[in-house]
Amino acid sequence: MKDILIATKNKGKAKDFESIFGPLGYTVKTLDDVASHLDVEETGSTFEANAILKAEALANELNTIVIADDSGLEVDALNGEPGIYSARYAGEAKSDDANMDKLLANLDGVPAEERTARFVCAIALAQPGKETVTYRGTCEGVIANERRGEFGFGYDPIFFVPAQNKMMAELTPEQKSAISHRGAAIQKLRADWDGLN
Ligand SMILES: O=c1nc[nH]c2c1ncn2[C@H]1C[C@H](O)[C@@H](COP(=O)(O)OP(=O)(O)OP(=O)(O)O)O1
Ligand SMILES: [Mg+2]
Repeated sequence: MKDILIATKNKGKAKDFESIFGPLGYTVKTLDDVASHLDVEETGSTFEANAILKAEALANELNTIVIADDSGLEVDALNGEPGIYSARYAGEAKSDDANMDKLLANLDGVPAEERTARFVCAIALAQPGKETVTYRGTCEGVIANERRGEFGFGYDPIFFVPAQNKMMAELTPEQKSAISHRGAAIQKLRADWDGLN
């Protein structure tokens, strides 16, 4: 089995990567498997900068090829918030439930046509001795008024995808990856990745 190393502690993200790389014969390994002590501060001001920080920290630690993902939700009515702060929107506890509650409260009274938003995913590919490369994918949607669906993670239960007429959390991992920000970024990554492996 070939391994693919993702510098993440987020199990939901790891599952998204598995839905694409698993069928290609890869085993997805994460920080918990290889370097659980490593804690990288996300001090960058863009998704790309934070993805690079995470990927390079682990690549340097293990001297091997590493991928990292920094992602989040941009809500138009909130001037693009929570953006790169999506994980810590409601505090350092990084609770998905608290984050969704805060977002719904901040959008209270905002009509459907003004609740447009997008998921953004930046993936960084770090290789020892080479320049780190990034890939970006986005997915357009609308923030719903309440949660629906059991799949996925993060803000998926309140992110309505008009193209599917479903909440993101109502899509199976395979359906989500076919239309998601992460799926789009991974497709761009794969053009390079396949040349390396
Ligand atoms: O497909 C998604 N479906 C729902 N929510 C999502 C998605 N993609 C990102 N998100 C949200 C979750 C989290 O609030 C933030 C990511 O923050 P981000 O720092 O990149 O990840 P994280 O701290 O959970 O894990 P880690 O940094 O170890 O990879 O955006
Ligand atoms: Mg993070």
